[in-house]
Amino acid sequence: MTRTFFVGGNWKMNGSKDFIADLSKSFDGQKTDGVGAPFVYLPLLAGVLRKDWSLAAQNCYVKDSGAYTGEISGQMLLDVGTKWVILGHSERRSLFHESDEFVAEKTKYALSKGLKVILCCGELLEEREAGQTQAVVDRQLLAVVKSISPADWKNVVVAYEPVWAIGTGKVATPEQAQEVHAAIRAFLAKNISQAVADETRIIYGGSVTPDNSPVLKGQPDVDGFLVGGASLKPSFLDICNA
Ligand SMILES: O=C(CO)COP(=O)(O)O
Repeated sequence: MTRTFFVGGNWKMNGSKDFIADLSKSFDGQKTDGVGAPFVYLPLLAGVLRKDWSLAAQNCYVKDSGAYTGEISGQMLLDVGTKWVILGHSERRSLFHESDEFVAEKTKYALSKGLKVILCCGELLEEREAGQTQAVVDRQLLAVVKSISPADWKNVVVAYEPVWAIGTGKVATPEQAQEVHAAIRAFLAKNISQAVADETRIIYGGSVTPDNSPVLKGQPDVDGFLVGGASLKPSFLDICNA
């Protein structure tokens, strides 16, 4: 069983045409797995990045087209060359009130279109302090387990992103990350199969930097990173190449 290390970037609501022009110069000739840019910049990025780079969107809706003002479909993402979509990010869960069930519905839809999904999960600080970390993560994942087939999991990467570590500079310790990643893998084994548990990549997100990525990478169940703020800097490549 080998899991290929996966490093994705999540630009969130950042970037501009000038930024992309500058970044593409510093990324020239280098490779990473996924760049998660705002919708409007995906076609532009598709034109400037290396062909073996994958584009990721940060959300999608659950219909191909229709009267859903302001929404973007998985079909449209494919149309502009997007391969991945980040779903269930904590900012979408908290700011835009996305329920576990809605995230599961989006995951099912995106996979049915042929998109690959970076499925985010993670607990709030108060949930961790109340000893509820695993219960929260299990609840978030269980909704998806119920919605998609065991075979679908080959197109899912699970991103464990403790909310208290996102954008705060307070990265999880390698032991904290490993503990939750191992528990997620055990959850997948129990609720789907040992094969899915062995093959699914579980990546960590939350204040990852070039400095802390090597030690996190050393944990046996950390299969990559989803990088926010640091993915907006040329040194993102140091995380990709670590
Ligand atoms: O939310 C994240 C990635 O999806 C993590 O963000 P930061 O790396 O900025 O903490």
